Amino acid sequence: MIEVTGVTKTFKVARRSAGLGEALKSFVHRQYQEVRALDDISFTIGDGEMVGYIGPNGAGKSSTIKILSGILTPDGGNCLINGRVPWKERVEHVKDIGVVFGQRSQLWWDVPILDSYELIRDIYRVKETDYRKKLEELTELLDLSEILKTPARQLSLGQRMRCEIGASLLHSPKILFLDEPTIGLDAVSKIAVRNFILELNRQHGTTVILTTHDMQDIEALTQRILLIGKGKILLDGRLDEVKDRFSRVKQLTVQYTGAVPVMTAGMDIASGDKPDRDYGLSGQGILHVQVNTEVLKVSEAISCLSSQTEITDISVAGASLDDVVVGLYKQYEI
Ligand SMILES: Nc1ncnc2c1ncn2[C@@H]1O[C@H](COP(=O)(O)OP(=O)(O)OP(=O)(O)O)[C@@H](O)[C@H]1O
Repeated sequence: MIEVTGVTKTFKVARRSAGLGEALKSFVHRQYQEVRALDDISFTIGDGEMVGYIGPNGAGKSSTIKILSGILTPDGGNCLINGRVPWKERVEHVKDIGVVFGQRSQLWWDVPILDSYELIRDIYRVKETDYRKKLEELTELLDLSEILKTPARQLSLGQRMRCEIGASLLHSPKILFLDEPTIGLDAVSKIAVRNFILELNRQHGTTVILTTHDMQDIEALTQRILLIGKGKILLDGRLDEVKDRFSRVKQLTVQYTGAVPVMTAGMDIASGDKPDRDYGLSGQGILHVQVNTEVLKVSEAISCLSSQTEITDISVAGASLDDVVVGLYKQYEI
């Protein structure tokens, strides 16, 4: 069980203007600015849950994971993981958690993966029989047999990521923190990693907290999302409910010749579209129009557009999870 109550973290960051003069001045009189990375965050995650922790860059996701894993001490608030305070009882706490940072490695670069694994076994004091059993299981599920004798630096990103995940699980932790676990992987490797995590949760009931910007990871793995923005938890809810909330929005992709159509109530030009500029030399314009079906039927939106311009092609799509997240960021102004 993970219980986070009113956690706050502020960083002090040195600031100075550009230029040599300013650099010299800053030696004598250094100026600091405070960045509130986490502002009174609270949530509870039950055993065996898989939760997506999402938010834009700089929202506070990594700071939270660092606090949960005991690397960082908060300024205020409390956190209990399986009854322990992570930063106070680190040695016991790390036995309960596994951490995978997609952009950083926990493997020794120049030695075969198996040697790294043996070192990790020593660090966590895993019993020889338990280690052998776990290694066998992970080798099979993560398809490691061909690569265990290769040094990490000679592996492809996808192969290394499978080894990283294996390394984080050698001591059979109850909780797994995954930070961008599929970043940079090809489609096949992404699916392999996702399937493995699903299987891990199903077989061992491992709690998974997934931090990612990849909405397909979120969709494949989690039922619940926590949205963080500017250091605050803005939403904690079921993924399907959040998606339902946005399912009333349909996106029309409209190719047209003639005047740029004017939007009416219930219709909006998708952010990023610049109709005047996109209306090119070909004489064809393309518009992405979002229709709020609670206000306007899709058929009404199409008639409204066709009464103003000549439509040469049109397609209708529901909101993808990426659209939903963009909608959430817009709604919460983050
Ligand atoms: N060690 C640090 N020193 C100073 N400021 C920091 C430090 N770590 C994080 N911050 C600041 O705290 C805020 C939250 O950062 P954090 O890394 O937690 O965000 P994030 O949601 O993980 O972002 P991203 O998606 O880009 O990884 C940012 O404004 C960041 O600049």
